[in-house]
Amino acid sequence: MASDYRGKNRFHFGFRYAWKGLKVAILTERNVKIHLLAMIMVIIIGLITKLSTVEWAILFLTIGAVISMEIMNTALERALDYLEPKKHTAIGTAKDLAAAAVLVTAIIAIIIACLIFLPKWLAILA
Ligand SMILES: Nc1ncnc2c1ncn2[C@@H]1O[C@H](COP(=O)(O)OP(=O)(O)OP(=O)(O)O)[C@@H](O)[C@H]1O
Repeated sequence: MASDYRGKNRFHFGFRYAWKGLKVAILTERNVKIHLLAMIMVIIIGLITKLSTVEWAILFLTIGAVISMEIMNTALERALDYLEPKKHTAIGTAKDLAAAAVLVTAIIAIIIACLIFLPKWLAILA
């Protein structure tokens, strides 16, 4: 019913659809599962390493960026598969570009993790 998505209910429905999307991403996308597992591992390592508030904030921003980018990539892939089920160069390039965005974010996340964790671990070892 179109009128459900109006006025006061708009926020409620927007959140419900977003939650539905999150469930689909977690249940059906292998890469999202891998990123969530990595997030749990990083949080455990962060707790052991005893990070500062700012370091936690940077880490969560980074994790959020990687997972969000992966979900956007999935959304694009699904839409493109629906719009053009056959092989097409433009579709391939669009998917490669979306995958590149995920890769760039993941590389930056690894660099940030190294910048946060390595000095602390080296200090423990020294
Ligand atoms: N319709 C298409 N036309 C041309 N090339 C495509 C098409 N679909 C996929 N490809 C190529 O295959 C690659 C993989 O696409 P696919 O949709 O299978 O994603 P994937 O790597 O399996 O993603 P994920 O593992 O995240 O689901 C794309 O990056 C693109 O290069």
